[in-house]
Amino acid sequence: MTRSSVTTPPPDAVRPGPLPGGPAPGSPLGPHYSRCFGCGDDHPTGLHLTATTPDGITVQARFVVGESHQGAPGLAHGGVLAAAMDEVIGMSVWLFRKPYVTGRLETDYLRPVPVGTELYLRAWCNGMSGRKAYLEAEGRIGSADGPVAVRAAALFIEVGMEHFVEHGGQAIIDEHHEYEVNP
Ligand SMILES: CCCCC/C=C\C/C=C\C/C=C\C/C=C\CCCC(=O)SCCNC(=O)CCNC(=O)[C@H](O)C(C)(C)COP(=O)(O)OP(=O)(O)OC[C@H]1O[C@@H](n2cnc3c(N)ncnc32)[C@H](O)[C@@H]1OP(=O)(O)O
Repeated sequence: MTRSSVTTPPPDAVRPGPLPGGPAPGSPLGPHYSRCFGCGDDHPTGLHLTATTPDGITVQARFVVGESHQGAPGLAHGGVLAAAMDEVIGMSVWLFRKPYVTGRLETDYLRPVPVGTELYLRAWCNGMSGRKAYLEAEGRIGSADGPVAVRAAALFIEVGMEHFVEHGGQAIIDEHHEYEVNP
């Protein structure tokens, strides 16, 4: 992965372990928001990405590239593939049960991805330091050990839950009763 210093963990970064009470290894991870472009069941043309965690610290996910995900004819749009990387990385940092947003996302495109391809994604955390999380993901064609089509590295920044209410409205809170914004 070609990456900048911004997405490279500093020497003091700590790689997190599984969270006590977090999702059990092997358990499916549901959508974080029903109308999310990446994972929402109610999004008409979204990725409808489905995911599990094999170990409580990484995420494995899949989606099928559809007609509405094209850029060049018959091929996935690069921005859609970046969105898939963003989504699976977001799912992986949520395993640690603190809200984060993407600060920077870097993407390498290695192979074209035709419509109809099942893309197998994996994301993991390389380290955390203060509010910053350094994460990585890859997407493989056709199977979990298929050829790598996309790689990504990201810097995510921890925010308060009020970030989503202040900038996006109440909808996220309605779907996340585990949080109270004004306890
Ligand atoms: C989206 C999820 C919503 C749901 C949340 C609810 C529950 C969660 C449940 C499930 C989640 C599961 C899955 C999620 C799946 C997908 C997630 C997709 C994620 C996204 O798609 S999310 C949308 C795109 N994203 C944004 O919409 C961010 C816009 N942005 C901002 O809102 C601010 O910009 C913010 C908050 C980032 C920082 O603002 P701030 O004022 O809090 O802090 P500040 O600026 O001081 O930055 C602190 C330190 O980070 C460094 N830093 C910041 N940004 C940097 C950058 N770009 N490059 C290099 N360094 C950067 C500074 O340099 C400083 O570093 P230092 O401390 O060393 O000085």
